[in-house]
Amino acid sequence: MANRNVPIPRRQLYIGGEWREPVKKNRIPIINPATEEIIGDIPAATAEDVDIAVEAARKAIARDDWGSTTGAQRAKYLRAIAAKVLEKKSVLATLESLDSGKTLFESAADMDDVAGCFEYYADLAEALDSRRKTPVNLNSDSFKTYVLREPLGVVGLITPWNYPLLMAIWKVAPALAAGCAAILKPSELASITCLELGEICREIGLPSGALNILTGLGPEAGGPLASHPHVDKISFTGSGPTGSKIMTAAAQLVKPVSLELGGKSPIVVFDDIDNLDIAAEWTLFGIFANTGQVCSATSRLIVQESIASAFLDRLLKWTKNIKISDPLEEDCKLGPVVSAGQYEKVLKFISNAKSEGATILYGGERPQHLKKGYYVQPTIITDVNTSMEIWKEEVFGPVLCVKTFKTEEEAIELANDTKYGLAAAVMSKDVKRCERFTKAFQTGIIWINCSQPTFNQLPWGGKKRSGFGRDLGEWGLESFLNIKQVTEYTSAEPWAFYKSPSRN
Ligand SMILES: NC(=O)C1=CN([C@@H]2O[C@H](COP(=O)(O)OP(=O)(O)OC[C@H]3O[C@@H](n4cnc5c(N)ncnc54)[C@H](O)[C@@H]3O)[C@@H](O)[C@H]2O)C=CC1
Ligand SMILES: NCCCC(=O)O
Ligand code: NA
Repeated sequence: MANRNVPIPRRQLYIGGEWREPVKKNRIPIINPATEEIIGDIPAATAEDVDIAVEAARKAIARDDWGSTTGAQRAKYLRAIAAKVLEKKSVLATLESLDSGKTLFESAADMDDVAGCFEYYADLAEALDSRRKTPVNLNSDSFKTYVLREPLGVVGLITPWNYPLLMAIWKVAPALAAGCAAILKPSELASITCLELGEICREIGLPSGALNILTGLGPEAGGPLASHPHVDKISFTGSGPTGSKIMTAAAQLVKPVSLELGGKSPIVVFDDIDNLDIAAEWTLFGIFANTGQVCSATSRLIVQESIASAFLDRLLKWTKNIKISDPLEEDCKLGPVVSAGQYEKVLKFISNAKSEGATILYGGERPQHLKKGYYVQPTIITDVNTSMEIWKEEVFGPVLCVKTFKTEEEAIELANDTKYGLAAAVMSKDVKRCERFTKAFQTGIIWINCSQPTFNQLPWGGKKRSGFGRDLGEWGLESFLNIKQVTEYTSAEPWAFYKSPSRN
């Protein structure tokens, strides 16, 4: 067991390079979902603090030490942050697990990914210097033109609790690489590691105001950020209803938004797979990793009828083998869900599925050996039809629903039978069939013979009700840049559109 006595730092808001008490001095308790205990508290920002942070960010952009930096200079800051994250990895990972219930193994992997993401965008920041100014050849003697890539300005980053630091960094790293000044508003359910990022920025000497971190409640801290007239963009990851509110607020000011809003992603398993165990493990990973609290979780298994019984049998054997325990315990592979609210919500989805006539093939309850904490057994639900809530709605917990199919056409129809469009997976050894599914899936992310592997280089985002815009890759950087065209008249001749008064 890792050291659960890691002290929880008592931080303030991180604004303008300093720790600053919220104007209204309110704080929000931190709850460890594995024990249900209060283990500390975080500051609760309100509109007054948002104003101060926006002002600090605007000043950073106006100052040469941030606003006039080259990409190469910003890359040095990003690499210094990455190095500090790795230096503090063990403590950060433990804090992440204590706060969110994430298994220590996954928290540690997240910290590696956080550092890797900063490193990746450091490379892109350096490369931006040579792309900052791109000449455009018009084949004209009269005009010289070029395109500038500039930082978009002050950006608001509103992020969720499922990967508390990693989801923040998917936005913070490209925003800083682009040269924006950012205000990060993490989820009130898990903010500890995002506040520790403030300490890291202070330690490495990131110019003040380049990154500001405001913890607090959604409507009180995130709301004023989304509607602030001096915030140039909002990048959001979280639930559909909140995304919709943010877009509505931003629309009043024609403020650009990017929204990453989760899904109900399918995994389609064909009977030509060579190895049931390999497919079973990917199916498990697709829904039970991070206790199913993953926006791209493949929560609908669509399996070919001819192997359904054998495949479910194998899936059950793998599922029974998952160690469910305190997330800090060695080999824990399934921790609690993040909060009491999420626990109630997941159990309600399961009981609704039962009342609608579905069968709980496995799980569906609290594990008997865990008396405290927000634990839900890994759950597999069969006898599902397409009008049921469990087929249609995002659970955001360890709950897999299963349907069978006979033909490829039927599988495609079932896979796309959702309002969401984030991710989809297909398992088959038929290359042509996988190509057909790649084309047919109405999503932004396709996995072939796997589910969930995620890489910094690749765009992340969806279509339909899963939102729009892309995190990660070069697309993540572009989303924080303003594209400015510059057109210069280089001819010595008059323009001669109007009649010249000197010729009268
Ligand atoms: N797609 C994803 O990655 C995620 C999906 N979810 C889904 O959403 C459900 C609800 O979870 P929540 O934590 O309540 O998600 P949420 O979408 O309300 O929270 C995400 C972020 O938005 C902020 N926020 C909330 N209301 C806001 C407002 N009016 N204006 C500006 N910012 C606001 C929150 O403080 C948090 O930082 C979950 O049960 C799950 O189904 C939750 C987290 C992540
Ligand atoms: N593997 C990262 C998933 C990110 C997300 O839930 O948005
Ligand atoms: Na928490």
